[in-house]
Amino acid sequence: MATNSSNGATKQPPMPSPLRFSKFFQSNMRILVTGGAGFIGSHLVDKLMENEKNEVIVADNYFTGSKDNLKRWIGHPRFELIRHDVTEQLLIEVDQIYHLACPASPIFYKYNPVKTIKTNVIGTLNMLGLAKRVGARILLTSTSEVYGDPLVHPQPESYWGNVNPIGVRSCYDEGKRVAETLMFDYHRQHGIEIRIARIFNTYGPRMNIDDGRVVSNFIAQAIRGEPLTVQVPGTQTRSFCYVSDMVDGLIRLMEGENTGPINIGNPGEFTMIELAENVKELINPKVQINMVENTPDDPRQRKPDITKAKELLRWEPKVKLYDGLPLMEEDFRQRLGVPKSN
Ligand SMILES: NC(=O)c1ccc[n+]([C@@H]2O[C@H](COP(=O)([O-])OP(=O)(O)OC[C@H]3O[C@@H](n4cnc5c(N)ncnc54)[C@H](O)[C@@H]3O)[C@@H](O)[C@H]2O)c1
Ligand SMILES: O=c1ccn([C@@H]2O[C@H](COP(=O)(O)OP(=O)(O)O[C@H]3OC[C@@H](O)[C@H](O)[C@H]3O)[C@@H](O)[C@H]2O)c(=O)[nH]1
Repeated sequence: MATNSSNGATKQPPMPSPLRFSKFFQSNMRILVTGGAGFIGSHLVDKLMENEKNEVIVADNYFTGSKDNLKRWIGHPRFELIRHDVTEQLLIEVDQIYHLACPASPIFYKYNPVKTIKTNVIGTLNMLGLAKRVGARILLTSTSEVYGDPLVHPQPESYWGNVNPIGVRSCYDEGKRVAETLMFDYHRQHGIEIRIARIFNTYGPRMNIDDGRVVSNFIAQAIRGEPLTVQVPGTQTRSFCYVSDMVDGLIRLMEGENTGPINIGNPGEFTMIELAENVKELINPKVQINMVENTPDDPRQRKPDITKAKELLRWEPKVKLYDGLPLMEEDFRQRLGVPKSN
C-alpha cells in the first residue's frame, strides 16, 4: 500500500519478488522438450512459450545444442532447463513430450556412432518409460533418413526404405528406425499416445555455424568469401524446409489425432549444385563453387510426399527456399560479425 512521507510525496511499495509469480503459477500443460537447446528444439520452445498456458521443460546434454539458443527464456517462471542425457532415466511429471534429443548433422552423429545408437534406442526407451509412468503423449522426431538411399521418389510414408544396416550412417538411420519401432510397440503394448514426425532437411537461423550440414556450410562459406564445397556428384537432391514451417507441422501433429508416421518437409527439390548457385547469387556472386569428395552412402535423391500432412494435419510449408535463405544469412552475418556490404 502506498504511504505518504513527511514531504507529501507518495512512497511506492517495494517490488514483489519475481518468485511470487512462479510460486502460484499453474500451467494447463507441462511440456518436456528433449534436445530443446538445439536448432529445431529451441525454435519449438519459442513457439510453445508463446502460449501462456504452457510450462516448458528442456532436457539437453548440450552435445550439439547450446544454452545460448534459450537465453531469452532462462529465468522465466514458465521455463526450466535441465542438463540431462536422455540415455539416463528422467523422473518428472509432464503432459506432453517432444522427443528431439539426438545429434542431427552427419558429422556429429558419426563422431561417436555408439553414443548415437544409445541416444536413439536407450534415450527413446527412457522417454517412452516416462510417458508410460505419467500418461503423457510423446512425439518422436524421426527422419527422412529412415528411407535410406530411396528407390521410390518422392517418398511416401508407406515406403519401407533402402537402408544399409552396416554403413557409417546406420547409427542414425537404423537408430531412428528402432526408435520408431519402440514407439509403436509401446503404443500397441501399453496404450501410450504416440506421434511420429519424419522430418526432411530443415534449415534456418540458429543452426550451428560449423554444423557441417549443407545449407549452413554454404551460407557460412559465402559470407566468409570461401569456395562453396559441393560434394560430388552434385546432382544429388534434397528438399529444404524452413524451421518455422517445421515447428508449425510438429505442433499440429502433436495436437492432432494421428499417430503418424507423417512426413514433414518442403517438397521443393534442388540438386546441391542448384543450392550452391542460389546461395552464390543471393549472398556473394564472387564466390567460387568447388567440387569436393563425398562421404559413403550419401542418399542420391530425397523429396517428401506430403499428401498425408496436407490431408490429416491441414499443413503445408509456406516459406520458399529463396525467401528462407536471406533470413538465415542475416542471423549468420550477425554471429560471424560480417555485415552486408552494399
Ligand atoms: N534438422 C534436420 O534437418 C532434421 C531432419 C530430420 C530429423 N531431424 C531430427 O530433429 C531433431 C532435432 O534436430 P536439430 O536439427 O535441431 O539438431 P541439433 O543437433 O541442433 O539438436 C539436437 C539436440 O539434442 C541434444 N542431444 C543430443 N544427444 C543428446 C542426449 N543423449 N541427451 C540429451 N540431449 C541430447 C543436443 O545437444 C541438441 O541440443 C533430431 O532428433 C533430429 O534427428 C532433424
Ligand atoms: O559442404 C557440404 C555438405 C554437404 N553436402 C551435400 O549436401 C547433401 C545434404 O547433406 P547434409 O549433411 O546437409 O544432410 P543429409 O541430407 O545428408 O542428412 C540430413 O538428413 C536429414 C536429417 O535426419 C539430418 O539433418 C541429416 O542427417 C548431401 O548430398 C551432401 O553430400 C555438400 O555438397 N557440401
